[in-house]
Amino acid sequence: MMSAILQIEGLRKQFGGVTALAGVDLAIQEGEILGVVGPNGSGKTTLFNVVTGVHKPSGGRVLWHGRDITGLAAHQISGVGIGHTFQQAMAFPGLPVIENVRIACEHARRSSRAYPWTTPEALLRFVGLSDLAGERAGVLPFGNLRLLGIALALATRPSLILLDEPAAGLNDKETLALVGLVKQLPEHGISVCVIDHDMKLMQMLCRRLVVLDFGSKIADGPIRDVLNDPKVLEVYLGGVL
Ligand SMILES: Nc1ncnc2c1ncn2[C@@H]1O[C@H](COP(=O)(O)OP(=O)(O)OP(=O)(O)O)[C@@H](O)[C@H]1O
Repeated sequence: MMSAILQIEGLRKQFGGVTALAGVDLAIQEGEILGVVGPNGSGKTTLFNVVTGVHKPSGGRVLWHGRDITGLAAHQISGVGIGHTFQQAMAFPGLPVIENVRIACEHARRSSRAYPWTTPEALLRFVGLSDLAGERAGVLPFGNLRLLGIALALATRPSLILLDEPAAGLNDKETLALVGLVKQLPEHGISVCVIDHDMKLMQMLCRRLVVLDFGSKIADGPIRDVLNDPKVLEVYLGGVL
């Protein structure tokens, strides 16, 4: 049976007069790949930023295995086992790829759980960047930089990873490689929540899909049902569906 690892209850975030999250309820189950979509400005990134401790919520709660982690600092959130990648790939551009991963590994949380990638080399092998280990991160093409971003996030030993538009800017071949990689994560005990605009990507990755619109959740269920939901069709009318 699946059980919720992350439970979000009535989450609100106000930026001055802008309501970015208007009271969102959301559960992420152990072992799943959950997709979150929504039009520009619907609150997807804010949701991640609040969960990962970048922003403090204006209201509501975030529970991790039942424990209240609302408003903890980013390093504490990372410490409980919630990792994430950024829309802009982040790395030390002047350092070799392998050094970037090594530095991230040094910040890995202590965890009693067996972890499949015990060295920086193993992480690079997993994301397919072994051949580029000695290159400076700053010279990597965009697609490879995204893969490095995933290696850096995995280095912290998360049991949930939040991916923010992981396929933005990737070509079809790179996207397929990314999908292949992400789909393996649950087998390694890592649940996934991915936000993106790209419905094709979501269809490849997820069984369950959540749709945000103006900071509210308007659909949540098996992807096929959600994509046929009249409320969702209305939001995307003439758009990507
Ligand atoms: N730091 C901030 N300060 C002020 N307003 C913000 C901030 N971050 C987000 N917002 C506002 O909150 C709302 C939700 O933005 P958010 O970036 O979460 O949406 P999104 O769904 O991720 O959009 P996109 O798909 O364009 O990335 C928008 O109206 C945005 O302008």
